[in-house]
Amino acid sequence: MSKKTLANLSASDLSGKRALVRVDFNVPLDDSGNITDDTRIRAALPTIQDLTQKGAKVILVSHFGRPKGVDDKLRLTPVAKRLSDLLGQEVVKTDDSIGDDVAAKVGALQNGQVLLLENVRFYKEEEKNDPEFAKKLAANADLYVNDAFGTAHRAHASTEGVTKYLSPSVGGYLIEKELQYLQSAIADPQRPLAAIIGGSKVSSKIGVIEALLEKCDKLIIGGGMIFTFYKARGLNVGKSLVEEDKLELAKSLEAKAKERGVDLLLPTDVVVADNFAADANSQTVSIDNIPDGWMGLDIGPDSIKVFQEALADCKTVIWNGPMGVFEFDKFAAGTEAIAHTLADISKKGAITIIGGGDSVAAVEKVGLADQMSHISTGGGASLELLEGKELPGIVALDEA
Ligand SMILES: Nc1ncnc2c1ncn2[C@@H]1O[C@H](COP(=O)(O)OP(=O)(O)OP(=O)(O)O)[C@@H](O)[C@H]1O
Ligand SMILES: O=C(O)[C@H](O)COP(=O)(O)O
Repeated sequence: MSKKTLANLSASDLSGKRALVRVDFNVPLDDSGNITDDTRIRAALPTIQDLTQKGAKVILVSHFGRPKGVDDKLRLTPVAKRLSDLLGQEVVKTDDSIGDDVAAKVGALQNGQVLLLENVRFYKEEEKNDPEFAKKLAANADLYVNDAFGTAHRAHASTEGVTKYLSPSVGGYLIEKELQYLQSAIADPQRPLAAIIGGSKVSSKIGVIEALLEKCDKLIIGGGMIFTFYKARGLNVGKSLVEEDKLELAKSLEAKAKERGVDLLLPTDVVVADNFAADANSQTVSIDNIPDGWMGLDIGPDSIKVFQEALADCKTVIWNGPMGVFEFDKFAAGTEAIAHTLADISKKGAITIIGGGDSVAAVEKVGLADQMSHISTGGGASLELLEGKELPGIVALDEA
């Protein structure tokens, strides 16, 4: 990236220095408060370990959920425990993110020690990007590292405001890797480049489809949004999800693909259900044969074959959004088949990028996560990046 990164800082820049490190430890918890997926914590380890090895005093700051004021259920205590297990060293945890107690605990840190501040969103000033609050966060540190890719699309005090008070302000290794895949690999791709876009609604993916249409050779569309395209073509879609106010948009996206010579592939058959339920009755029909009263919940076997053939020669593939209602096993086959196809082409050297959100959950569910080139830790942030938007948490960093 054109921004300064941690790789640009040597041990002499870091030894004995207090580094404020923004991480995204917004991880899912079960009803008993146990962490169900620690991917985001693991993803921050290279940055944390590089800093500790170079003798920095590491002060981690993260949000957790969307609290309105202090909320005991959204304290970062379980995260500190998991991080400590992963690092194999004690992580000092504070009960606040600013103030005298924090200053005392930071003051007591030895080189190479790690401290985790309490959930920064307990202060409303965080999301307001309040300059006084940013100044207080910065007061305990000498330099700033942003490695919170999942929150880089937010202009908050700990992601953006704080850079005005700390120098240098650099990106961490996770941010660097996310940009390498979600930006560089697509800006200058090894071709053919395919984009696979799924999920429920076309309205939430307009920006990303339009941006990718400018770059890709093949655009594969699945998920609930296909029915808006079909209805726009005049097909009967039964009770399937349709956005009536996006019919013209669907037509214009198809026209744009044609104009740009992009091969736009929609499913040829679908699995329809008699209601939206895991145990619904189902049947596979061609797309011009959807019965009244039934709804499409997955792509069919013929579509899977067509998509697999289209992907076979691709050198770069970016995937965002499931092909069907993969949360129900009966309607997960399309999404799982795409995950397997990407794992196969990955083995043959293709770059496969999973752009956040539910497709990440789908790839993890089938145990293929480690076979992809890159799995983004950002949902909203990865979509905004793919749409070509600038992320405030990255814009604010020092130029390289
Ligand atoms: N045919 C369909 N009908 C209705 N819902 C569908 C259909 N296909 C997929 N979905 C639903 O779409 C949802 C995912 O859509 P969304 O647009 O949120 O995707 P995403 O971008 O991967 O996720 P996120 O919003 O977390 O980034 C899933 O919960 C899935 O069940
Ligand atoms: O989970 C996420 O997408 C990030 O942590 C950002 O969280 P937010 O949408 O609450 O800002």
